[in-house]
Amino acid sequence: MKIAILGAGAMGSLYASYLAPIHDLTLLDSYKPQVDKINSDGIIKIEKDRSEIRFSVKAVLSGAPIGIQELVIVFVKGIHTYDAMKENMSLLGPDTIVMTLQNGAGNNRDIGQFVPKERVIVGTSSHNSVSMGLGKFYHSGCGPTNIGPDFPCDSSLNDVNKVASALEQSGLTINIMEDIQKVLWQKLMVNCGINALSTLMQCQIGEIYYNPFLWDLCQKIVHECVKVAEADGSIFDPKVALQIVQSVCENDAEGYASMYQDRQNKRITEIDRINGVVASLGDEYGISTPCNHMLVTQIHAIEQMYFHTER
Ligand SMILES: NC(=O)C1=CN([C@@H]2O[C@H](COP(=O)(O)OP(=O)(O)OC[C@H]3O[C@@H](n4cnc5c(N)ncnc54)[C@H](OP(=O)(O)O)[C@@H]3O)[C@@H](O)[C@H]2O)C=CC1
Ligand SMILES: CC(C)(CO)C(=O)C(=O)O
Repeated sequence: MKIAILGAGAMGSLYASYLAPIHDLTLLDSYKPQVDKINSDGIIKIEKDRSEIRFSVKAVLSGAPIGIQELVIVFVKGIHTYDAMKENMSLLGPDTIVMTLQNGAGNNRDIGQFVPKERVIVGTSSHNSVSMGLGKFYHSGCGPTNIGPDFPCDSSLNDVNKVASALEQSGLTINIMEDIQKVLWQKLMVNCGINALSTLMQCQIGEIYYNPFLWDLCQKIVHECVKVAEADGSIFDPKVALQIVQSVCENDAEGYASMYQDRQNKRITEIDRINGVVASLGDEYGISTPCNHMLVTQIHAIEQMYFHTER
């Protein structure tokens, strides 16, 4: 399959390491040194047992005219989705499928401005990947990729099956989900509970569960999410929601959340699309979400500090 991945960061490179050996794959990124390094040295994946594997992958600058693709996978941060799609419209033909496995809410809407909604696949990735510098990443957590149509209809279900089998051929575990919207809510809760807290504490993902003070806070955050999800039409048992967060903490214990990696690299985070979405939906539905509101403010305060040195 002819596949392009937008964003050659931690996750784009991880999925490229699976897909490039089997498919005609190109990575597109906006950072030239990253593109050059991948073209000269390939991408290097470090596994949990510290073994290193090198993969040859083609990379080009975002916007390069590499022709119409059968599948475009979006792996830029949510705040860059619209721009990445706009820059790369030349990859989109009448049958191109666009898939987002990004975290946070709103990516499908941004993508839907460039592609009919029947051709958009949404989903979640249970992998965790930590960037270790140009062209190198640590694969700190492994798990299934859950996908489903953004707008269920016969043609979109065919597309989902086609993409699932192409990804499975590459060794990825794919679950086609009937209720993908519920899965997206569940992943949002995981990100709400883990990402901002571990960014504030500058800690590994496992610490959120192993440290009783952080786990207490995490439970409060997730309980707020469960109430907002319920008002939004997705019902979760709070115990089950927390068990899922706990299992992510255990599975990715030695990894770092993508938001913490943003803090380390002084990049604007996805906070408004994660805890920010729960806080504003809570306001809309009249549900109090003080923990999620507080996290949004604290992360924005950290972002402000990137640009200060001394006063
Ligand atoms: N890391 C993880 O473990 C997980 C991450 N996710 C989600 O996956 C998505 C990607 O995360 P992650 O890989 O960690 O992020 P990274 O920041 O590591 O990678 C994103 C890449 O996209 C590049 N980029 C920015 N703008 C454009 C553009 N217009 N065109 C092409 N490339 C662009 C960035 O370049 P530059 O650095 O120059 O901005 C960067 O190299 C996020 O939504 C995240 O929440 C989901 C599950 C796990
Ligand atoms: C669930 C978690 C924390 C694990 O990768 C994640 O999705 C992220 O890092 O953004």
